[in-house]
Amino acid sequence: MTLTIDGVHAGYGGGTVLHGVDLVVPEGAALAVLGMNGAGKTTLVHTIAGLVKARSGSIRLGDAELATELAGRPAHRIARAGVALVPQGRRVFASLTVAEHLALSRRKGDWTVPRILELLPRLGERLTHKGNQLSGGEAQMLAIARALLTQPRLLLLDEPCEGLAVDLAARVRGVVAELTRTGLTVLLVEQQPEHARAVTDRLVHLANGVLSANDVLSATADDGATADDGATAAVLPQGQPQ
Ligand SMILES: Nc1ncnc2c1ncn2[C@@H]1O[C@H](COP(=O)(O)OP(=O)(O)OP(=O)(O)O)[C@@H](O)[C@H]1O
Repeated sequence: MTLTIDGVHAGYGGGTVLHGVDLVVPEGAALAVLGMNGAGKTTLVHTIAGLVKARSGSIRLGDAELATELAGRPAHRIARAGVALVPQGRRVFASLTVAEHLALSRRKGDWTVPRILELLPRLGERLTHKGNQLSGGEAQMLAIARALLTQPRLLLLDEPCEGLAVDLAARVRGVVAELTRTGLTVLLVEQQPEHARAVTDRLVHLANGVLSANDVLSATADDGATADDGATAAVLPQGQPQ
């Protein structure tokens, strides 16, 4: 489902972190939001998921007049509308087994446990292991599995490769890239442009709570890749400086 964000402001207490974010992720596309520590990436995905309240602006899921307004709804209703978050740091339960995590997250739909285990076979070998017995990569796979079992229409991933060894990070990127080919709409938050590029060529940059495509385009040109990224233009709504 298409995600359309218009003029979203959000923050904590007296401080504002997101200063009027506009963004479109077309149905079935993957978009990566890049940014340094503290840029507001987590705040953005938490605002979409309803964990941080949007102070103004609109966050719509779906197409045109059929879209559902998410801003202002509580997190559980946003989840029910089809938004799943794979949080930074995984957040799996230490005392629950992999099988228990999967059973707790499961809702009826296309993503069944056998399909998940086909995508993430390592989890199948760890079904009786508890959360605190998993490696970082296994815990990340479990966090992704849990999100998929809620049958999302929009998947939010907050730095899924953070803290993983190079080979595990590559495996996680491969899984996310595979997910983008299933037609799921994906919003990925990343610090490392090369991690993001392994998944999608739609990249935007968040700095001090403001989104732009400019930095990414010039960074892309600098490292020799093509800067002719029509996809980037497509994700920033008309009127956004390019
Ligand atoms: N719960 C909170 N209460 C107050 N301020 C917060 C809270 N969470 C984040 N912030 C502040 O909001 C700003 C943006 O933080 P956020 O976590 O969204 O950035 P980020 O881009 O995800 O960074 P990182 O890559 O380090 O996770 C930072 O200045 C941070 O200190």
